Amino acid sequence: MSVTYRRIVIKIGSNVITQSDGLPDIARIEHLVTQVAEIKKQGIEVILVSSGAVASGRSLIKISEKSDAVAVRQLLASIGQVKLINIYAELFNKFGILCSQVLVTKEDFRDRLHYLNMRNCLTILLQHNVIPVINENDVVSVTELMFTDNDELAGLIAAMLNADALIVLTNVNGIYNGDPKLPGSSVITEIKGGELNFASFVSSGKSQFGRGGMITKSNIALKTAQLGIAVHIANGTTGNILSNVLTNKAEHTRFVPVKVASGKKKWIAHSENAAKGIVKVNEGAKAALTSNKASSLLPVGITTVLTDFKKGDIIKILDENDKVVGIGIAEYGSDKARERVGQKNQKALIHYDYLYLQ
Ligand SMILES: Nc1ncnc2c1ncn2[C@@H]1O[C@H](COP(=O)(O)OP(=O)(O)O)[C@@H](O)[C@H]1O
Ligand SMILES: N[C@@H](CCC(=O)OP(=O)(O)O)C(=O)O
Repeated sequence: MSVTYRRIVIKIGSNVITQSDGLPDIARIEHLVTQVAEIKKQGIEVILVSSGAVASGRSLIKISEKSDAVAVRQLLASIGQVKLINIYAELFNKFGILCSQVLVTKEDFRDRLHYLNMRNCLTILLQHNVIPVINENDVVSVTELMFTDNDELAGLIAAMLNADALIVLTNVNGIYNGDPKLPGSSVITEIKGGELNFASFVSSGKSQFGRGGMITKSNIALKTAQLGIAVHIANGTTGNILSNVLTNKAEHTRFVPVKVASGKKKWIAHSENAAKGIVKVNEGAKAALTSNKASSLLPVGITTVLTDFKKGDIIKILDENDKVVGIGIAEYGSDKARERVGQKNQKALIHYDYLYLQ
């Protein structure tokens, strides 16, 4: 195997490890665990993000059709996660590898304190040669505050841990330029930058047990690649897929990593939902921010301060058409920002080092 990665996040979709009758596909999980053990033997750190709790719970219990959908998700995830993690633990044990269960909610990433706490937790697991098996905690997550799906969570983890690559295993060979089931469609093998409008050829449909679908996967992959992390979307139902992706022998979609962003920028990139403030900028400011030159956001280009915020808060920058241009950390509060709107020679509201552009 010829790999140059030192740290990889591998996301395994529900469909990859669930049989059509809903039972966990133990043979497939075993095959994936065997490959992960092989990768780890080469000194590469691996973090798993595994879906499958709800699907695995479904195989264990009969539920009345009248039950509330959210409560059913909680029930299935609660019993299914036990089964899932036991399968992983038993299989990794055969290779003398310890794995651990890390269940998270979006709230665990809501501010820098929580973010760093989570990073410390994963770092100590890696330092002790443990393979973290991460999943969203569907049991206690509040529906409105959940990740779109585990692809979003995996992108966040890859950015947080400065991974070299994120491998997303799903049940198709990658992103197709049309419906994967139609004969004329083929896999797009390489995607660079934001050149494609995914919604024009990726349908919003999901596979049998999936949550987010391929559009979320594509958008997360793009965002992650923009942070300097290579993303591979590949078919986890095919043999030796991990080894074949790493040696570029398997047909799949690779998002070329664009640039290496600082740790702080990576956190900001995933903090849009935590944004407290919103400011609007004019076309000139937008052009300066999105040019190739590193530019900070200066008051001269700000037209309106739409909401209140304090120094250190995450704020969103909108263009004249209300499209998000970027996110960053405010150098001062909204009161001062309002006083300085449109003025020249004023201190930047967001310094370039704390600015993430969309
Ligand atoms: N253009 C496309 N290329 C690839 N897959 C697509 C495309 N459009 C829709 N899909 C669907 O997206 C599904 C994968 O997404 P999802 O159901 O979220 O999987 P997972 O459970 O692995 O997260 C595929 O099974 C496929 O049917
Ligand atoms: N946390 C859920 C996974 C939801 C999810 O994102 O699923 P998928 O689209 O298959 O990655 C579970 O374990 O069932």
